[in-house]
Amino acid sequence: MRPVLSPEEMRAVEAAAMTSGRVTGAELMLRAGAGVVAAVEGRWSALAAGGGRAVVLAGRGNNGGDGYVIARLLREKGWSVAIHALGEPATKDAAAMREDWGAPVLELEALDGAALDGAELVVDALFGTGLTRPLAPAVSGALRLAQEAGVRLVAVDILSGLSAETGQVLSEAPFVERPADLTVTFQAPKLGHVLTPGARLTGPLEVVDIGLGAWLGEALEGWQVVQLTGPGGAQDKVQGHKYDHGHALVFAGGVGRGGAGRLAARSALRIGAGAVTLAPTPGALQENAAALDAVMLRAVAGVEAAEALLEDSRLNALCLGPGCGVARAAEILPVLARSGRALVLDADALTALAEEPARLGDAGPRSVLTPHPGEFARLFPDLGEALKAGRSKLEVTREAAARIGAVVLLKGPDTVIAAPDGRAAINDAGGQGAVPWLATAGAGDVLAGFVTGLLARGWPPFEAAAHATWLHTACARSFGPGLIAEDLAEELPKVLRRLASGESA
Ligand SMILES: NC(=O)C1=CN([C@@H]2O[C@H](COP(=O)(O)OP(=O)(O)OC[C@H]3O[C@@H](n4cnc5c(N)ncnc54)[C@H](OP(=O)(O)O)[C@@H]3O)[C@@H](O)[C@H]2O)[C@@H](O)CC1
Ligand SMILES: [K+]
Repeated sequence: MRPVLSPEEMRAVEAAAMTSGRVTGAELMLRAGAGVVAAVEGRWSALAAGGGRAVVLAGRGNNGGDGYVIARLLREKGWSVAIHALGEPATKDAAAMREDWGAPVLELEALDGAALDGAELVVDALFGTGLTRPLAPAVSGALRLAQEAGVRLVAVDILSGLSAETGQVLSEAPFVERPADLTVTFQAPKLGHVLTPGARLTGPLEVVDIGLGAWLGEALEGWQVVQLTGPGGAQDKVQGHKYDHGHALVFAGGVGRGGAGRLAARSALRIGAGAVTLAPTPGALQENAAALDAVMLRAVAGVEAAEALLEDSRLNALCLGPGCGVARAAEILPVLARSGRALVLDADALTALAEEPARLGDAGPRSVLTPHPGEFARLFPDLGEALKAGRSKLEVTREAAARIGAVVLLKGPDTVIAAPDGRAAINDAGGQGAVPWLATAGAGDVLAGFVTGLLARGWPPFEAAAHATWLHTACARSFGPGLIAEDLAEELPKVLRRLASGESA
């Protein structure tokens, strides 16, 4: 896990550093600019020799200030550099860097095909974390021109036009659809780099240390958002009896509707639950028996049978929803909510909950809800609307979690997992490590099973949801194209083995 910062948090870190008197804004800007040049040379070794042509697009704020530093450093390395600026620098530090550049600066409007002809590099230093409103067409037009000219586009801090807060595009005119060829950010990734569509448009992301590490922790006392980067220890299992690793109970539906529940059950077993029982309707017992071996079976007709089954105190994590049918989920949910067990609610159980929120009782603190955006909008209509209108996915998921008092896992290429206390994790699978083949029938049932399995192993809801999500993506990445839901859980042993031996997933 690594911290992901909002623009406001980044400003707080910067302010703490400057207040300490140990570093100035100008020094940070020089480090930022030098970091970008080093990152460019590191990525394209042929450019390190210098001597090429570069175009720097500079805004009026400190992002533009970084641009002036980059222009000067490239010139010192023998590059021929033209700067096209939005206007005179509006901050003290940027003005100082403009001064150090000491040569003429062209207007942004003067950027045309001829200006880009033969260039090897375009540096986008128009807007960074200070972007607060949509780009004017002249600005997005300049970026589009650079991309259409096929020149390498390097974004300083974040591609101009992306909100560092939400990852949404802020642009009056249609925005470039191609990712930057490189984005170089400072000290830590920002939310706009990991939330979609920002994650995709960011392209390869380099994080440059500009010496603010000492102030990260101090300024971010309340900081609570992380990007998931690993399995959180799921690959390690301590020695013990099977029931030391918990017993998961997955409810399934009726005749001909068992597939989703079976996928979830098998996934819970694969991720390390000591035992897993699947509970279909009595009529569907036979067909499930024909399809299962290690997963045990118990028929559950309705409320009474569910209550009787839950007298077995070893059953410690429950999953309701996949393939269950809304009526059955609605009937059984209150029993499970009263049972005191950890609970995963997916699919039909979410619809049943949307119909009647009181069905969750006081089980919130033990529960994980795993909606896709449609289910999310049914559960929280106003938040679903806000999401569609461009509000931050992180913020709406957090608000939903706080409202319902449970962990909410909102699926997507940028899955956000939020706890009622404000903690949140983002699983960025929309950018460089994208796994488009994960959008396949049944993948959600597997995720529900993974979460249930970790809950059975005794993991707290937030950690179980977050790391199950990371592993789910890791399995899809490991398997690759052609993936179907059945493959996910079967890929997990390979992924866990690699992680246990210290390799990457
Ligand atoms: N934090 C750090 O530690 C470090 C930060 N550094 C660098 O500073 C960058 C942040 O700089 P920044 O705060 O000056 O903001 P920036 O993005 O340059 O925008 C400038 C101004 O533009 C305005 N504006 C907004 N939207 C607009 C629009 N659509 N069209 C027109 N104008 C618009 C808005 O002002 P407003 O008009 O709202 O008053 C905004 O303030 C950061 O990304 C990084 O590159 C590094 O140097 C090293 C250390
Ligand atoms: K930028």
